[in-house]
Amino acid sequence: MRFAKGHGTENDFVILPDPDGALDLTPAQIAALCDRRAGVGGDGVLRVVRTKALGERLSADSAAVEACEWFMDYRNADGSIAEMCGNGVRVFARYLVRAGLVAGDVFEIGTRAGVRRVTIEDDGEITVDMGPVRLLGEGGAVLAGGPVRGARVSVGNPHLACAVPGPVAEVDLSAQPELDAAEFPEGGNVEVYRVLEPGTLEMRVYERGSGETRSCGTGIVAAAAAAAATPGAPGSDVWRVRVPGGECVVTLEAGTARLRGPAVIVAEGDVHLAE
Ligand SMILES: N[C@@H](CCC[C@H](N)C(=O)O)C(=O)O
Repeated sequence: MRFAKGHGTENDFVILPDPDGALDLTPAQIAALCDRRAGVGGDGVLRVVRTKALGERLSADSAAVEACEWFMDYRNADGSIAEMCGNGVRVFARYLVRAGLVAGDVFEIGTRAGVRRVTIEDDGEITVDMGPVRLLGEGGAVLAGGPVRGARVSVGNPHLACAVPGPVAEVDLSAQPELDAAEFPEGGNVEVYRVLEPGTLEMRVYERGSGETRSCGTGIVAAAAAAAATPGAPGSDVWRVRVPGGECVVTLEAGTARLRGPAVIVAEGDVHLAE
């Protein structure tokens, strides 16, 4: 079957065009595609499917999502389903444009977290209206044996954004963080971030279902929202967020956010799906 490979700040995805919803992918097939040695390799899969062919009951804004022609069916590298992917939706948008599946520079994409409006900027970067960003209070995790506290943030999917005192490069993210099941019944993504100067922060992330990745768009938004809401911290509505794979810009606005960053298609070809 045809595939493409793309990334947004090195958060990378296998893109599967499936306009008519013919694919019924198992978690094992997703994991095989994302395997970096035996497969194409990726942090997740973006299935490009017409919303009307999705065949799935949607919870968020279902009427609005159903009005979108294209739906981003996002899966983590372990095959689990996630509501939203901020880097993925930019890469998805880039794929739609490149494949001639959308017209114009502004269009909407359906996701499990609701409709996401994307804008192709003049410089080629892509801005996504990320929808509601909800600060849900404090939460905790155990990271490499040590407790950390942070802000629980929903960006359609669940995050724990933890400010750390030193360089994020020094944080041990080699093991899956342990989250409190009462605070994160569906699991979650854990970000560690440090404000470098007002409006600029650095961040690393351990993603639910994918492990440590080089970037996470929803995590970038969560970290910016947590930093902006920290009492006594230099407030800013616009945040440059540096991650191992590059940089994105978040604009916070009345409980929502816009995320701007690059999105690149690097390859197209044929792949055999595991049985
Ligand atoms: N990398 C993504 C987030 C993907 C989903 C996440 N792992 C989850 O399970 O919630 C992003 O760029 O936002």
